[in-house]
Parts: sequence; structure tokens; C-alpha cells
Amino acid sequence: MDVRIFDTTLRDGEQTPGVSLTPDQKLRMAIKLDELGVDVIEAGSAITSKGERQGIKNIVSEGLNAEICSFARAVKVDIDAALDCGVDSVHLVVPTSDLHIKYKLRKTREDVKQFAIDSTEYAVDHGLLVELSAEDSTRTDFGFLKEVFQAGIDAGAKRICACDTVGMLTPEKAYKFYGDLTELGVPLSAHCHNDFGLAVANTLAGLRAGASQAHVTVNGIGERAGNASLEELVVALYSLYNVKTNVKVGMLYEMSKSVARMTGIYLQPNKAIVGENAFAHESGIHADGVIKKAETYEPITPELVGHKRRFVLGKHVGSHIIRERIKEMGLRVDDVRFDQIFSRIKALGDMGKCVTDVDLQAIADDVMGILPEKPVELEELTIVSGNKVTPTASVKLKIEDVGKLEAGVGVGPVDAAIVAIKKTMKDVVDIELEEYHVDAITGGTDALIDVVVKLRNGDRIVSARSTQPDIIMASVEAVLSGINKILSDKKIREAKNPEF
Ligand SMILES: CC(=O)SCCNC(=O)CCNC(=O)[C@H](O)C(C)(C)COP(=O)(O)OP(=O)(O)OC[C@H]1O[C@@H](n2cnc3c(N)ncnc32)[C@H](O)[C@@H]1OP(=O)(O)O
Ligand SMILES: CC(=O)C(=O)O
Repeated sequence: MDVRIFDTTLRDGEQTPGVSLTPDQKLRMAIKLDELGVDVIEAGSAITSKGERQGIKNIVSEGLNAEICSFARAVKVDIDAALDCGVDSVHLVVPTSDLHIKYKLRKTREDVKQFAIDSTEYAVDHGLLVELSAEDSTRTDFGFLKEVFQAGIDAGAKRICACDTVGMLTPEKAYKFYGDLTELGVPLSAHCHNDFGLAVANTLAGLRAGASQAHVTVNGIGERAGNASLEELVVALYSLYNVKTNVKVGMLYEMSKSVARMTGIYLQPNKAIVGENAFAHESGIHADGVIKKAETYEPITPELVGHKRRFVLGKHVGSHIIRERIKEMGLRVDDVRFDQIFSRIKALGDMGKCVTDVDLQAIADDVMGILPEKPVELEELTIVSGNKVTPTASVKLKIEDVGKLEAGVGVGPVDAAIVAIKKTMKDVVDIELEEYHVDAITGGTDALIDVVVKLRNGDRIVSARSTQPDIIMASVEAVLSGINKILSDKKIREAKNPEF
């Protein structure tokens, strides 16, 4: 079976609370949807507003390949608005459950059946293709539902659509429900909502039972918990059921991103197919498996949907992926340094942080810059800072195995710490801070901080860096690393030339 994709991102998707698109945005999205290969674009609900009609008109005049459709209630004014926009078809909706008929419309079943007939005839007479849709059909008396559909078909409807408006179906019920409706002998759409997280599963069941068209939205956006997601449905059909659609699956990730940007509805990372974690791996066992053979932990390739594989370096990381990454960076590290890098990543993981490739590069650079011999080590650091205290630091350093304690004040805590270090080192080496540069490697207040310093000792200048989640610690470690470079350098030169 081949399945037609009826995309309702611009109608039911736009009904997502808080989303409203300008005519220009609608046009841009419709062009992209057409490029994606959907069969029908429900461009909006023409009765909604002047801007909505302008958006639909713009889409119609673009001459896209897809059928352009407008939502319409079973009332003449809605159909006239759709006609005014020049659409190819109307998604003509009548509520059929007693609940909706009695409480929402305050009408009777007979009234509703007559609305369906009259509005279908009116739309058909005015040249529109009618997809007659039953709202809340899954809570409708099944005999009455069939009666309404049959009356609509007799009035000229070319397709019918059964809406699971509040997501009440289960896959088992959906199979029976849509299967029974195929007896009406016209193309049938499944329109499923995701209130119980079953929209895609129910749509798939409906399609297996004989429905030929799926109503979907990009990223599954829509009223409340949304609609069946286009990307999940299409890729499940393609990969799990070997069923074709006209959708170009390689564009799915890009399409998803563009809808998220335009609507402001961003996805949870673990969203299937297009979420940022859909092809991301952190745990060592998985990453190792993926490096050796991607299929071990990826059911489809990221490239299939235009996505990318990503390795996240965090608490659960293993050595294989770190070695791989370091190799890709063109670095050669010995086992001792590798262990240092590995344990730094684990330690950051234990602090609840993840390490990006940029962070890894900085950590590796830092570790590579650490001299094996450290004449000076930090033993204690205390900082007092706030709005009503002078920033003060006390620093205890171990200098060639001797502990030395000093305190300093500064314009801020980093300045105070560096003043204290300089005082502590005063009798050992004279240093001047020539340059201090700080960068947050990743976004957010919990980002890794990369500090680069240049220290002067006489005419000698060294640069050093440190990457830590804490800006004060990164600054102190960078300065100490520079001091150690100066001292080690001095030692080497003194050893070579005792007169020096
Ligand atoms: C399940 C779905 O997704 S349904 C689609 C939802 N989409 C929309 O609502 C589109 C955006 N809506 C709008 O812009 C406005 O609601 C409009 C222009 C359609 C109507 O606005 P208003 O005339 O002010 O009515 P309001 O929205 O408050 O109430 C809806 C009216 O439509 C009636 N109605 C609802 N569905 C249907 C239907 N399928 N066929 C006929 N009448 C309907 C209601 O009974 C109510 O009528 P009443 O005024 O006689 O009580
Ligand atoms: C018509 C529609 O969008 C629904 O019933 O869910």
C-alpha cells in the first residue's frame, strides 16, 4: 500500500496554543512542505481572519504541486471563505458524537446529518473537492457515523476522514474502527490526536486496516498534546512497514528545525527521528558499539533523515570514544595524559556536566600543557566576596614541599586571588600578569570556563591556560600553571648554566 500524506501543520499545527503565523511565514512553510513532498497542504481555516485568508491566497497563487485545502465548518460562510481563497479542496468538518451535538452545537443528530449533506452539496456545486470529516468520530455511535458519511458521499464527498479528536483510540481499536469504515468504499483519512501518546501508533493501525491517507503535522504540533507526527509516521512506514509515501525523508530534520524556529515550539531532545538526541550517544558501551558498527545502537542512519550522529562526553563516557575523538583532533597523548583527560571528563560528569568537542579540545590542551613536575601546587583557596565586603582571598601554596599562606584584596574575587598568589610567590619568583582572557566554552552559567593568561618574569613571557567549570579556580590554575612553566624553565636553564 502507498500512503498519502495530508499535512495539517498550517491548520491543526497552528492551533497549538500560542502559535500564530503571519501570511508570509505560512507561505514559506507551505513551499517547504511542498518541497518535502506532502500530498495535501491544509493551509489554514479560511474563516479565521483576514490575515489567514491572505496566507492561504498566497499559497494558492504559488502554484505548488500539493493539493491546497482549507478547513471549513459545515456552514456556508466557511465554505465561501475557502472559495474566496481559491483552494482546491475543503476539509469539511461536522461533529458527530452526541456529546458535541448536544452540548457544543445544541442540535440533533438529524440536524448534523443535514448540515453534512447541505454543506457538501454547496462546496461540490462550487467546484471544491470535499473531504468530509467527522469530529469526535471515535466517541460517536458507529451506526450514526456511517450514516453521516454515507449521506456525505451521496452528496458528492470524494474522501472521508474520521477524527480521533481527543485521542481516545488504542491501536487495537483503531484497526477495527478504520477497518470498518473502509466498507464505505471511498478514500479514508486517519486524523489522530496524541492525548495518550498514541497518535502515530493509532494512525499506523488505521492505515494497516485500509485507511489510505494520514493527517499529520511536522513535529507533531497541534491542539493540546498535538497530532500524529509527520516524521515519525513517515519513517515508521518507510523503515518498519516498507510502505512508501511521497515524502523526501532526507529533508525531515531540516523541515522539523524550520517548523520549530517558525512556531517557537522547540522539541524535547528525545523526540524520535528529529530530536537532538535521536542519534546522540553518551554511555561508553553504546558509543563503543556505534564506533564499531553503527547499527548496534541506531535503528536507522541519521543521514536517512538528514540528521547527524553526535557523541556526548559525560559521566557515562567510555575510553574508546575519547580516544577516537582525540585522534580525530590530531592529538597524540600518552597513557598518563589520556588518563588525566579521561578522569577530568568523569569528574565533570559527576558534577552534572557534559563535555562538548570544544571542551574536550580545551581539556586536552590544558592537560598537554601541564608539566610533569609541579614546583608549586595549590593547597587551599578561600574567597570572600559580595556586595558589602572587599573581595578578599587567602591562598595556601605548597612551594617545593613548603607550605606558604598569604591573603590579598582586589577589585573582584579573581583579582584578589591573583594578588594573593603573587604575594605568596614574592620571595621565589617575580611575576607580572600581562594578559588575562576568559571565555565560556559552552553557553549557560554552568559552562566550562577557559582562562588564558600571559605571565612575565623579567624578559620572559609564558602563556598558560586552564579549563574548569569555576571561573576563580580556572583563573588560579591558569596562573599557577604559568608560574610552574616559568620555574621549570628556570630550573632547566640553571641546570644547563650554573652561573645563570
Ligand atoms: C477539533 C478542531 O480542530 S476544530 C477546528 C478548530 N479551529 C478553529 O476554531 C479555527 C479558528 N476559529 C475561529 O477563528 C473562530 O472560532 C471562528 C471564526 C471559526 C468562529 O468564531 P465565532 O463565530 O466567534 O464562534 P466561536 O468560535 O466562539 O464558537 C464556535 C461556533 O461554531 C459552531 N461550530 C463548531 N464546530 C462547527 C462545525 N463543525 N460546523 C458548524 N458549526 C460549528 C459552534 O457551535 C459555535 O456556534 P454558536 O456560535 O452557534 O454557538
Ligand atoms: C477536525 C479536527 O482537527 C479534529 O477533530 O481533531
